[in-house]
Amino acid sequence: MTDKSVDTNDIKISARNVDVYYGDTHAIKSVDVDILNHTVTAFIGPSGCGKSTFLRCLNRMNDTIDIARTTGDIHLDGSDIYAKDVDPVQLRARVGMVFQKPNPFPKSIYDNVAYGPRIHGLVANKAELDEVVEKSLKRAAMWNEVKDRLDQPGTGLSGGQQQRLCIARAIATAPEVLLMDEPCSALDPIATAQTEELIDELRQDYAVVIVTHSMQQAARVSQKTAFFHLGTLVEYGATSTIFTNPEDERTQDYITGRFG
Ligand SMILES: Nc1ncnc2c1ncn2[C@@H]1O[C@H](COP(=O)(O)OP(=O)(O)OP(=O)(O)O)[C@@H](O)[C@H]1O
Repeated sequence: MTDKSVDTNDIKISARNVDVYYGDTHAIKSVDVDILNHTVTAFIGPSGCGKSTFLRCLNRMNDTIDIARTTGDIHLDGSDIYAKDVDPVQLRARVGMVFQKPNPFPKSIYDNVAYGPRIHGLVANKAELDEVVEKSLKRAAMWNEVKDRLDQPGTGLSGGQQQRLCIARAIATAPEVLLMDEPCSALDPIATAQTEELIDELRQDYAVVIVTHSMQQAARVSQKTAFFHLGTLVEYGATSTIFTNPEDERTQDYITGRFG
């Protein structure tokens, strides 16, 4: 017998019946989705459809927006991330985030990467911290570029290097999931290609979720795609299916450029 159902051991994050409101604006409407481990999941859809809002639910970044209210269930490895005893700061170490605009701290390259392990008490001494910094920069494919100038400001790097530094900073807390909100939109084509290559490598270790406006990028980097429209999740499935044989007319219209 062929069982084509999802292997539930591979579900990293499971969201059910998720709604998000900003005051009276109903931004996310009853979304159900499973985010798989070792998979890049792309969130696509027209501007304002709720991609970033839903992404921010997955590590409770919406908690930082006063008027935002989230309802429904989101489980990480089977545990409710909105439970009363969950510390959102600890959660964000497990579910890291990389933003649209590279945002290194005004600190040295070393201190940018060391920041998370230091505040979360993940290392016992300087030697261990050095090791984490080196490993994270290697994982973000930029160790060779910066190993001789770790004490220089992160803000002095090129845009593409800054974004990889931000990825290294997110990786340094040993996350399980990486959320990326249009991580290449401020990058030139070469830095974009390097970042996409890195995203593909990162899925060996993490579940990666990427919001992108570029359908070409979604097709290149993701294995799963979720198409959002007006706050609803219209269609979710294998990227190849969504782009070649979608079920819903709205998905078809979007991927063929009829709106958005
Ligand atoms: N901080 C906020 N306060 C109030 N409303 C917000 C806020 N952030 C988003 N919204 C609203 O929620 C809806 C979804 O926005 P969101 O940014 O999640 O969409 P998006 O699909 O990521 O858009 P884009 O592709 O343009 O970035 C929109 O109507 C937007 O105006």
